[in-house]
Amino acid sequence: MMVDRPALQLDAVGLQIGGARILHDVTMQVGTGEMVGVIGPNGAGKTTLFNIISGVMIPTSGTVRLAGDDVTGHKVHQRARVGLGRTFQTSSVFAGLTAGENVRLAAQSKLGGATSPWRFPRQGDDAAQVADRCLQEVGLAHHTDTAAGVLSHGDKRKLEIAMLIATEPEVVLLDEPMAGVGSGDVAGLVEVIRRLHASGRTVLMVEHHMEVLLGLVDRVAVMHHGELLAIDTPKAVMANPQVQKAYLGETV
Ligand SMILES: Nc1ncnc2c1ncn2[C@@H]1O[C@H](COP(=O)(O)OP(=O)(O)OP(=O)(O)O)[C@@H](O)[C@H]1O
Repeated sequence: MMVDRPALQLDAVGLQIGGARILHDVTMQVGTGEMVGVIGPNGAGKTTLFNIISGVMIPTSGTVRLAGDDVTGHKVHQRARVGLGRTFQTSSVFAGLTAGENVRLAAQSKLGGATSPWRFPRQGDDAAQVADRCLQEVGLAHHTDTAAGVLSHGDKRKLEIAMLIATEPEVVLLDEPMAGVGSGDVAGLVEVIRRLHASGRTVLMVEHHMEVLLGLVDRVAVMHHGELLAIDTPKAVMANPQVQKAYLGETV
């Protein structure tokens, strides 16, 4: 399927490490403002795909484009500058700093200010204003002065999203946002991700929590043995016999 104004475009992307073919011939487009979920059995290549899109790894073949520009060989910070943001599977917040301080640091990195935790901007500075707005957006304004380390897993994930928003990305990669989140926190986090998308950002999300993913995304990309098996609406993907076969023995 051709996508109008792709925010992200992969053409025949491959990764070969030694004799191992980790990714093979992955071609896909994600439209501007679209939300696409990435699923696949363990070891299918989902994390590798995210690493290649974000610049943590460089593919051995094919091209990666952001808003039409070839960024295949670009480093992580170069992609961040052109509007790519990513959360990681493992929590990346500074536990000893408050939620507000964590987001201010992220905002400062975008504004080009000092990133030393000893040199926080005062209230009223640009980074502090951005932090207030981002915490508000994820519903954590009441935790601005709470140490990040004592937040629930769900709130930590929201904080990571606030830190991401502070860098003003156009394209957002969410790596298993529901991982480790208690059932009571799922609905709130889903709402935050829904808003992230509703505000016009392009979102690509790896998520094992299938019910959550299928309820959120416009399309689903299915990885299997390093290849893109299918990319289509949730309904079409779940009805796809090849996808069902790939998941045989696993609960879809
Ligand atoms: N640097 C590497 N060197 C060799 N093999 C690798 C490397 N990175 C990943 N692999 C292999 O590539 C395959 C894909 O791994 P990847 O982590 O991308 O899968 P995944 O779909 O994210 O799995 P999971 O759902 O378990 O996180 C796996 O078989 C993995 O062992």
